[in-house]
Amino acid sequence: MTVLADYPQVAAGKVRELYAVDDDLLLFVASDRISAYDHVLATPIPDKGRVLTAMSVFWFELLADEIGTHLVSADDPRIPDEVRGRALLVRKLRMLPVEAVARGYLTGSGLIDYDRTGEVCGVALPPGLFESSKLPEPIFTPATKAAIGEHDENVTYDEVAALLGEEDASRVRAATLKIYLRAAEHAESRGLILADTKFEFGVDAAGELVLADEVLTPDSSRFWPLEGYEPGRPQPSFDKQFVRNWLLSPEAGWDRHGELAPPALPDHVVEATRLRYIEAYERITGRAFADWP
Ligand SMILES: N#Cc1c(N)ncnc1-c1cnn(Cc2cccc(F)c2)c1
Repeated sequence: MTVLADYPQVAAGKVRELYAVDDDLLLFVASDRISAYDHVLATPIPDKGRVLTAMSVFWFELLADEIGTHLVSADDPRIPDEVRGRALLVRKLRMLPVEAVARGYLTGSGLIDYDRTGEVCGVALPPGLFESSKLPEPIFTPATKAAIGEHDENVTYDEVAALLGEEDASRVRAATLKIYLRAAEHAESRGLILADTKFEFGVDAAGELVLADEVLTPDSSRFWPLEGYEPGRPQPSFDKQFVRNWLLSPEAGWDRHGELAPPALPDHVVEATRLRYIEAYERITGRAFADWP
């Protein structure tokens, strides 16, 4: 029987880890950790890792007719029982060092760049847009991965071309926008706005562009409820709003701009958030989470 300790860890993020299974395969593990306001919270959300893994699998399957993916299996004897359901066996790729972001709406760092320059990542936008505006069409707004604890840096397409070469930059942009459109259309049909999302791509031994990492999860994307959408103000995060609201409430007694780590979450916030993740999965996929894996 394999245990996770059998596999050397090759990477660790705030809420996920990557292990080497053999020369060609990796184990992508999602934890129950949740981050908010750039902090990894002390309180895990039970089932978060399993829900987000199930969500990635759904999207990999839906997008398989658009692009190859690194997914090998979610149910394989090489996946240790202790992480089954929140771990994916994936094929090892030559990863492209760019965060491939698509935006259909203006918010976050894109809004900051737009307010300052009228552009996002060198893409000029019409005047008069504001918080949560829907963009005339989705845009490719890449970023370079920042060091741990830093924010990714928005870069222009030309900078991506200088980094990857013109061919890879061009096919990353095309794939990013094509997949975003397909996913946004599906999400909207389920009553959710996919405001933006971040993909990571690799290249396989045959030179094919392959969709990697996690895809279209609430950790890599901004999902907003379609009902109540109103440009001109920040939209509620479909999955993290209960956590954000509580952390900023007098009850939490926490200063998001201070030096202190956020306090532990109360049980009712944990459970409400767990249920939101499950609701997001079931709305997007039409599948019962109880059936996973
Ligand atoms: N996915 C994927 C992947 C692949 N299929 N082949 C080769 N490398 C990667 C790979 C390397 N780093 N990351 C980011 C990452 C993911 C998960 C946890 C972390 F800590 C960090 C992805």
